Amino acid sequence: MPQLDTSDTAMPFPILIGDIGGTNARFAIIPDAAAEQVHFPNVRTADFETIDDAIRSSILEKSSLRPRSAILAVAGPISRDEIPLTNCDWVVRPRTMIDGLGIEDVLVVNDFEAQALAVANLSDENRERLGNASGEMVASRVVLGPGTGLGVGGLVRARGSWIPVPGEGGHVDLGPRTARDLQIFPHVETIEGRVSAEQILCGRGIVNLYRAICAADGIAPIHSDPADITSHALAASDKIAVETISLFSTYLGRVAGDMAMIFMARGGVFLSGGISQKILPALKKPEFRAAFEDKAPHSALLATIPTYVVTHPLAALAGLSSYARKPESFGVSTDGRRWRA
Ligand SMILES: Nc1ncnc2c1ncn2[C@@H]1O[C@H](COP(=O)(O)OP(=O)(O)OP(=O)(O)O)[C@@H](O)[C@H]1O
Repeated sequence: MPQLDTSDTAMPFPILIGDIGGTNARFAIIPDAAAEQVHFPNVRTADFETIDDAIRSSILEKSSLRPRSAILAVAGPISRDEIPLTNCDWVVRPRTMIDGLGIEDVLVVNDFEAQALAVANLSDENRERLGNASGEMVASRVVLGPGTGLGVGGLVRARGSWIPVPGEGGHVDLGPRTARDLQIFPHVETIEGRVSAEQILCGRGIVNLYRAICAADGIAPIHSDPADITSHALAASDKIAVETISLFSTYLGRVAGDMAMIFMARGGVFLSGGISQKILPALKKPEFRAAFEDKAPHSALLATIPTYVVTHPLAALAGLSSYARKPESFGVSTDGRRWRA
């Protein structure tokens, strides 16, 4: 019978790593600590009833490598033996995986923890800098990812290692600051009366913000898809769309600056998630960085902290790979989320 195991011993190679999103799951196998990893085509979660079926048909039947262990990054909290995924029907059952797939050792982590692991070592070609602050301080970092929701992960530098901190930072309050904000915020759709950051800083949040601006100005909204709003904003072909993405950049900068202060992230703040890459030209305009630094009495501190958009196409997998190869460099907790045969 597979058991929960809190030990920090390295996982045995070959290691299957997986980033399980709502729509897509991405997998790779690392044959050993020094070898190149073997990538597999993206798996659409809707194409398979269970994650075990997907691993069996898309990985095990396509490779002669037999993974002895697996590290999986999933959206949502990991609190039990059955881990339901946010935004898809799969349930990760590590005990069943061990019994049915011949894997001896399974570790499940949060998707933003994996993103955080990735930014410990992200080369220049896998990131785009926003603003002028630069530097490679070996110091705490933060990742924020606007996508289907708003994910946040900290990466604390302590005792010579990198410690990922999964949290629910996307649900902090976001408040009005300027006269224009005060016109718009009463029209932002709330969650139980609250404007959390995720009410604005994600795909549906873009639409929420766009509608709030329309309501503030007494204009009928014409867009209902976030991609339409961003494309009109980037093409400067719709005034309200332009303001939506300008304010989105401001609010993202505001929350990113808050996270930088909370974690004292002198090592940098990294924007991941599908939306950051898609609106990169807008994030390079002054609004994001101005809001990031607008943090009296700590503006001078924030001005020294670099900010980046992560452009690595498989950042979470890269993070899992760094950890799998060199677990001793990271303080990843295994409490309640590592199962062994
Ligand atoms: N061009 C775009 N501009 C703004 N938002 C977009 C654009 N294209 C897609 N979106 C929105 O981005 C969100 C999806 O984000 P993302 O691509 O980061 O997926 P995800 O949350 O990481 O999920 P998965 O891991 O399953 O791909 C959706 O809300 C979608 O409507």
